[in-house]
Amino acid sequence: MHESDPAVQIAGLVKRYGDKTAVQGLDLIVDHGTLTAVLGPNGAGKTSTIECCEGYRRPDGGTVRVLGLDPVADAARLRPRIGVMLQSGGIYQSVRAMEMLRHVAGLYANPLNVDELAARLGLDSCGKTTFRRLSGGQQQRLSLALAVVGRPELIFLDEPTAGLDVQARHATWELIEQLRADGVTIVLTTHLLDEAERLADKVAIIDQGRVIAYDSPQRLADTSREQDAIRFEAPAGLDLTALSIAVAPAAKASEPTAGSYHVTGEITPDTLAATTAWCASLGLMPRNLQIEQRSLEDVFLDLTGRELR
Ligand SMILES: Nc1ncnc2c1ncn2[C@@H]1O[C@H](COP(=O)(O)OP(=O)(O)OP(=O)(O)O)[C@@H](O)[C@H]1O
Repeated sequence: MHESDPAVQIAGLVKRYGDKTAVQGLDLIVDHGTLTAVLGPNGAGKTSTIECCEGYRRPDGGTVRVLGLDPVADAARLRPRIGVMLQSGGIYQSVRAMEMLRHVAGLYANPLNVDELAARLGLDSCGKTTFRRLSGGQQQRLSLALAVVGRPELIFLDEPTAGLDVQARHATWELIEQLRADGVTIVLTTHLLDEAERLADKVAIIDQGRVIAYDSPQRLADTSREQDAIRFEAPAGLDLTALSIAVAPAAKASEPTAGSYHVTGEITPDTLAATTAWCASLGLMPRNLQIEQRSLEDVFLDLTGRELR
């Protein structure tokens, strides 16, 4: 493969289970060294797509190339170069945690330091415990450690922090950020908007087996900027003329209910300054002034008509 080829290239992917079409013509390109969060409601086709990339499922249509290779036909060449964290399973239940981590590290030429990695993920205290007896959160952190210990070029993580407590979630995010800073390409699925917002260079929103939006979290949120608002309270019946002129044409001012003022539209620092300057010109202190910005969550709701979970 050429360095300029994308790390992951999915074109027209179709995956069916009986008469159920889980993925229907999905396209996605992931560049080297980036972190892509695949976000979507339950059953959107995220896991099916990732499993086709990992070579665990054979596509029913379309093409998937990972590091320039076919994940099914070239599995033997691809496996040593990628790290995979599955949602469940794939781990021997009766092997002790640290033994497993050391064993897997030993399969790679240049693994991460096992003790450091275990300490970082809070696994050092459960080294002698078998996988079966680890708590759900510990099993998950061990799965993550196994996925990254070989220093893969590309890592697939299926809901890496689902069900983790706040502390473990932050430790996981820091590890993922470190890998990303080291130049590793990462594709993760998540239901968590804050996870996508914090970690991702690009967010792919998947719904009903297709990618319906793919951009940086910031740019996705910006696409619906016109619905931002400044809200505040002041004495009822003020003359809005000066404020309307100051915020036009990108925004407009209104008093939808007596004493409650809204400036809606594209809210920029200038719009905010014009609003407070108008208050100052009337000698007023606005009460409960709030800026409401569209979040990734609003964008998601707009696009899919659904909550994430
Ligand atoms: N092995 C299977 N057999 C039959 N149907 C399946 C199988 N795996 C997935 N499906 C169905 O395919 C659809 C997509 O599932 P998939 O797990 O890819 O979605 P997802 O976006 O990862 O969902 P979740 O967020 O719930 O994990 C769902 O309707 C699911 O029920």
